[in-house]
Amino acid sequence: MLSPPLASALRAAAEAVAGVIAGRTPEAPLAATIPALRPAVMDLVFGTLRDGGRGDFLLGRLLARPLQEPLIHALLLVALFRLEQRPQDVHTTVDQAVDAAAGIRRGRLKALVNGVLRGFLRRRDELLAAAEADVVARWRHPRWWIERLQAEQPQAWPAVLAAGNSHPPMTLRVNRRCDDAQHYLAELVAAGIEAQALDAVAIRLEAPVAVERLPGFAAGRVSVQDWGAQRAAALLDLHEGQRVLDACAAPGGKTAHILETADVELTALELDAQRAGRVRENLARLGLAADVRVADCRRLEEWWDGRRFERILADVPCSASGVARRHPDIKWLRRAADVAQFAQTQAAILDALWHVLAPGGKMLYCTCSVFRAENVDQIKEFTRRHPDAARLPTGCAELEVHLMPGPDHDGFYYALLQKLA
Ligand SMILES: C[S@@+](CC[C@H](N)C(=O)[O-])C[C@H]1O[C@@H](n2cnc3c(N)ncnc32)[C@H](O)[C@@H]1O
Repeated sequence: MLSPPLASALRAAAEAVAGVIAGRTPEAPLAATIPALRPAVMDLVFGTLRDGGRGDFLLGRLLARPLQEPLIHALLLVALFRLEQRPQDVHTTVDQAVDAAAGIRRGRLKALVNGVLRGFLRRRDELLAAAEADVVARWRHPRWWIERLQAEQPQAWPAVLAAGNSHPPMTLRVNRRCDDAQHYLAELVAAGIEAQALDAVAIRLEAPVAVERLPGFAAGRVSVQDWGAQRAAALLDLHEGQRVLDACAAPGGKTAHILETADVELTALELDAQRAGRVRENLARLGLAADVRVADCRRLEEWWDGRRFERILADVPCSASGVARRHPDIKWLRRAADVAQFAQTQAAILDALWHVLAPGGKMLYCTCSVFRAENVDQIKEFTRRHPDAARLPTGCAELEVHLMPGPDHDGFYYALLQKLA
């Protein structure tokens, strides 16, 4: 007999969550989920991961001893999330979670699933109060992440963590070659999509919609891009005819924005061949052209023709701690030691790219991290190593843009460097 959809969704979500706990991203299991079930499964997986830390705390209180069955453990986490998300529907959730457990280990743990979930409902108030008093359960981030932020951002850390647990806004970038935000906004409103212009090209939607509903999306009139990410093109100070390098390009959001901003000669490098394909697809949709190459930007001998660039965007690989609310698996896949590892890679990329920047040229360093080692400290170290690097203002008198995740944008860091002639 076919399982009813909720039990199937709970089971599929449990598999993806168990994968994350074992160190794998949820992309593959989500892509393999049947399309009719995918939105419900994604909602359960993302919600459970966003709530991660709290679910584990609750299970710790509800189970006499740790479970040795990872899939049942994950199923309980997903079901606990749904009990909280849908208080009007608790009996269905319990029944369907028990049904989902019937297909795991020949149903031997059905009674345990039933008992744990009913135990939660009975002791809900007491357990949630205890969770509020536990730092990991309260802030739903790993302990190392919370402690690092507390040390680095003594004032802002609660807001940063709260934003990291929130639902991200959906923001558009209007292709300024065809339109402006005010004009496009009027079309959105006419199409029944509530939105607000943030500047001349950025529009924040009141609620996310499928891109197919956006007027002219397929024709390249608009792209989805966080407002924080939209800072790059303006900071680069682009002029027609410049030779520009986008050194870490995929999926190509900033590549496209650069080309929408000015007629430049753009080389876009990307280490991952599959992801380079996404840059090409995005540019094709927008009717833009760049020399897109699969290459490790650090290995100059493999891709550089000896001609220097007047502008370089170094949107380096990072912990992605500023965008964790879009990919809540990041919170649980990252380890404390990864930050130092990323910082080392970033330093190697910066050093290599400095060689290919023309004297007088500008390099924009960018991360979507909230941690100092990848941002402020990285650039401090870089300027110490390179006396021919001058830091340029990125706003009024500010030498860096440090956006923390909030209602309007994700967490981003920018620093602009000029090579002294
Ligand atoms: C933060 S993402 C870039 C996002 C992109 N700039 C955008 O706005 O859409 C970093 C990218 O750099 C790529 N990457 C990592 N190391 C690289 C390297 N050594 N050379 C070139 N690309 C690299 C990653 O595969 C990833 O796609």
